[in-house]
Amino acid sequence: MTVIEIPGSKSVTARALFLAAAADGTTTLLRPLLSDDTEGFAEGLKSLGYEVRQEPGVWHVEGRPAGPALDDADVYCRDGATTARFLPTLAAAGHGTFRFDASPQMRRRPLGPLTTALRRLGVDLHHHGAEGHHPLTVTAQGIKGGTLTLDAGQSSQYLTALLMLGPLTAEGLAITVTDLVSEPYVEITLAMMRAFGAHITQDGRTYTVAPTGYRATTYAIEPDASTSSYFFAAAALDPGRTVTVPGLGTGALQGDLRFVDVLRRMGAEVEITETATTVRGTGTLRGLTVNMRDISDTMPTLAALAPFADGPVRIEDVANTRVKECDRLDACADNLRRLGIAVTTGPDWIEIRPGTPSGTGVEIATHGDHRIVMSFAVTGLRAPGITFDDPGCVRKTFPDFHRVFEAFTRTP
Ligand SMILES: O=C(O)C1=C[C@@H](OP(=O)(O)O)[C@@H](O)[C@H](O)C1
Ligand SMILES: C=C(OP(=O)(O)O)C(=O)O
Repeated sequence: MTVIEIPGSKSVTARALFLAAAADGTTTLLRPLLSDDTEGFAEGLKSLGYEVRQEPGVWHVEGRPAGPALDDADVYCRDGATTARFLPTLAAAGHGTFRFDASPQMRRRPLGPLTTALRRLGVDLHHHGAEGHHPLTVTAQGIKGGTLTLDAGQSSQYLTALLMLGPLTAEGLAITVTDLVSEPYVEITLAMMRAFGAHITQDGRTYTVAPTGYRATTYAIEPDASTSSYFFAAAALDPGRTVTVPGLGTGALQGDLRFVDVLRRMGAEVEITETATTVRGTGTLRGLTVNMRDISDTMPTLAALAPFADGPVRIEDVANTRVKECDRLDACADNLRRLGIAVTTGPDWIEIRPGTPSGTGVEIATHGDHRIVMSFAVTGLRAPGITFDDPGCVRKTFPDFHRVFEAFTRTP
């Protein structure tokens, strides 16, 4: 049995940083994720004048309920969509002029429904290039609150950002969503907001957030469930191999842990206790049709495992994976074809036929997408010779991935 210590959740770390910065008092974050996205988030907070003290395994954040300490600042969001969508929203609750920019990859990714909603709340927000994209300037003078209708069918992060803004408004915020993807990420948001003292009620598709502000706390970050998927998939591929991830149990916040249910349907043995999740490969890997709308960060993991199933694997309802770090449906299809696997795609689906991938001389086109690298590393277990054009892009969420994955594959 292999026990893998997985680094902290990117999504939980990003939310914890936002909530801690907005809270009254000093928050202590235990086991935050050290990666480009989360360090970029912390650096963004510092650019806005927040105090974040980073010690190994513990970060301390001095909360500022009134908003950024500076009234004029430039913030660079790197590749992180949580940073690029959450920080302008946090700044909007303060007072001042805040300029935001992001990497070329993140500039291409949309945030229009969020910035439109912020404008409706009275925020003076200006896009400098394409409408609905970075770079942008927020000129903020506090937010009264009110009611909003939001289309979060492209990204749940729009809703998460506005929900987290709610307690910082003068009169509260009611948000009605007309569409929503990645819904379990909203559950993470609600649970964490409550842990920082917020009051939210939900009536169908309407979320009502009271203007309570946030209370500082001590918050332990759970391991990243999406990162765990590569190790769980590797276990499912290998008869008799057992992988246990401690810290992800029945109380875990992250919906991506449901990836193990997909592996169970395919034939792996899965056990989730209060404190850990274990996957054991059985030698059976069945093809299936699966809707991954809720857990689409694990779509590339399944696509990369799919050739080894005994029948076609069809993944549906994942249109928004086309607006992630790259167009993940096209990237998965292209790379699987490079390995000699038959694949078809549609606007929101991909279907992968069983086959024997040949890795010799094949370079995977990563498009700078960490999940393409980590997913195809799983395929590489059975297709030796695979190389990556940009293996280092794993720094976004798991800088040490290659060392840890290699050590893992060398253990029996
Ligand atoms: O809120 C979050 O932390 C995230 C939400 C999801 O994005 P979408 O809602 O855009 O699908 C997920 O893919 C991303 O990695 C992290
Ligand atoms: C889509 C992802 O990241 P984000 O949207 O937070 O940049 C991801 O980590 O797979």
